[in-house]
Amino acid sequence: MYGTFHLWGYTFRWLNILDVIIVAFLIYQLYRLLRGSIAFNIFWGVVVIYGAYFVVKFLEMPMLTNILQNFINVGILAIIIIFQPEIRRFLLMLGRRTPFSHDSALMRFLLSDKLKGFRDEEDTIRHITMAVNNLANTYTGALIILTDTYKLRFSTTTGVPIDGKVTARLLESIFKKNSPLHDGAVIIAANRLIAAKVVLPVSENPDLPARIGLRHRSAVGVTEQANVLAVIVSEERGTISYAQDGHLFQDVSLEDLKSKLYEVLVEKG
Ligand SMILES: Nc1ncnc2c1ncn2[C@@H]1O[C@H](COP(=O)(O)OP(=O)(O)OP(=O)(O)O)[C@@H](O)[C@H]1O
Repeated sequence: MYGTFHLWGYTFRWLNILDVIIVAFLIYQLYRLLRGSIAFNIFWGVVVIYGAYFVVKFLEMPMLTNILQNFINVGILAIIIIFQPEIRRFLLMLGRRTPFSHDSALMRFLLSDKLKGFRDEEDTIRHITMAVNNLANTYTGALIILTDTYKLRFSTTTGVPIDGKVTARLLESIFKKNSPLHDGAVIIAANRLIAAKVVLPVSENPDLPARIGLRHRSAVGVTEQANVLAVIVSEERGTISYAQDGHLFQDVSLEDLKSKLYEVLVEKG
């Protein structure tokens, strides 16, 4: 038959090979995503149950097959609930790799009229770096989230709407210790400071350094759930860090931060 080949007396279709490659790719992506998190142990638990199910089915042990089959049926629902943040990150990661994702070369080409002028982005970068430098020098804690969507879920449920031009003065006055808005995060989208005092989801990644507190953990947390950059100024140490894609980059220089902001706001703009 067309599209088939023979190996060790069996007939295979080329689509079977494709099937295996796609499944292997998805499992590898899942492994990369879960590596180092508590969910990784649960993932292994699920693999063991699936393995056991196929073994007892192969050995034709009806009762165990039945029990495991029922367990797996209910398990699918349990997995969706347990792995909800991971599934969200997984879909986000897959979405980013499609030709229509915002990061893709195709979309950058199609949106290339944006490259005509990045004056607003450059202004935003200048004001953010100026504010971050001053905040770090004065040991003033700050948390700034840069996103390209206004609909960041966390800003709509908590926080104080502002919708102002991003200026160093505004950022510094928000994070001043006696300001009523200094707690929580500021959200910047499309060169507008859209909200302050926003409460973010806190990361539960056990691999994060034990000494970091809630400011840094929530910066990582938001980047695990949304495609954003989180900039942190430590109140305790006066240092600058940023989080992206669930990873924390600590104690970066102002120059590093500036390049990262260019990468996120201009190059990927
Ligand atoms: N879920 C959250 N979302 C946004 N901001 C938060 C959240 N939890 C805490 N924060 C902010 O972090 C501050 C507390 O920071 P904490 O000292 O625990 O963290 P840290 O990472 O050690 O930071 P620092 O180095 O500045 O001390 C709070 O006052 C608040 O402004």
